[in-house]
Amino acid sequence: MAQRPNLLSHFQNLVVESQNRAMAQDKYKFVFTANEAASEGVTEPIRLPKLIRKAMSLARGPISKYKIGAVGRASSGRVYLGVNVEFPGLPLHHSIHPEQFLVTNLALNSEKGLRQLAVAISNDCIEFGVPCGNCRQFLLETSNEVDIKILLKSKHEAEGSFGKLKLLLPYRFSPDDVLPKGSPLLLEKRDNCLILSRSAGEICSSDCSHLKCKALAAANNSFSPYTDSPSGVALRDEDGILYRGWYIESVAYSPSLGPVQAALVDFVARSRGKGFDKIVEAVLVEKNNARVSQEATAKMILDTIAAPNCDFKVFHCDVDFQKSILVNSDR
Ligand SMILES: O=c1ccn([C@H]2C[C@H](O)[C@@H](CO)O2)c(=O)[nH]1
Ligand SMILES: [Zn+2]
Repeated sequence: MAQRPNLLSHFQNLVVESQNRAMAQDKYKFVFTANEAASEGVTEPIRLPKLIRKAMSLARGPISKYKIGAVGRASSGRVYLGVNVEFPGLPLHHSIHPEQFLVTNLALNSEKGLRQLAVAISNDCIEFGVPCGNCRQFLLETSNEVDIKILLKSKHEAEGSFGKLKLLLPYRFSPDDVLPKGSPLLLEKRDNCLILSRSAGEICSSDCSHLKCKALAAANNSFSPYTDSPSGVALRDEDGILYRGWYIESVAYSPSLGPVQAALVDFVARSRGKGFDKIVEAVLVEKNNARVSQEATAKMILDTIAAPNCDFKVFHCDVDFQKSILVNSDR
């Protein structure tokens, strides 16, 4: 008989432990299926704020101490979180805003469009806001930007309402002003038809875990229609987990997001709270003599934030013209 309470409490401890583990796993979640979002209270777009506290808790703002979160619903019905990310030791323009984070994560997850977006800052209470000018401009690059709706909600309103992005940026310099009609925009399928240059050594044909192959695959998704300088970055952390991201350009140039930042979006979204100093290996793939080269900036960022002995390599790529003719004739 004396054993029983012990057994019971042992069992209870196991249950509590596994519940805690599940909660800890949830804590770092950046992507929710429609069902998962509904179980968090996001049963319809106007309820996106139900996930805003979670988003803000994941912010990485060691310089400003600001915790800014974004919650967005993609056209697939999945719900994504975005956060502000700051890098101590680096110039401030390398920081990532939550809306940029969110759109980059949509691209990394092959989403086709953003539908609704809520943004908030945590002061004493939660205050909903709207994307800054830079992010409004960045959002214009997505293929369905005319469908994007932003939550407009003052402190005194219980629910608020959605307003179109066009309402926030009525006089715009948009991709349509520069790109030929029908050019694929951000979040549309792309293949830059890049292959590693001969100097990059052995090239794998199947899916492998070489960082250079991951970075090449990333560069093939890169959105660089204004300068034709696609690039991709792959990272490895000390536990061997890989992350990748690609350069995303803006027609207004300065809102563009570099390939290291894009890979860091993947890192923040999937590393379960690890610090950037856990990154031990990095590869950048870009064109030789690219009009916009990322090499010096990538090295500078990684030298500042990654593990002190982080190995950084650059491989060059070229366009596979035969493939490019095939891909473009399909369009
Ligand atoms: O509209 C804004 C203004 C600021 N920030 C972030 C950037 C930085 O991390 C911190 C301080 O500006 O807040 C945003 O995300 N959106
Ligand atoms: Zn912004």
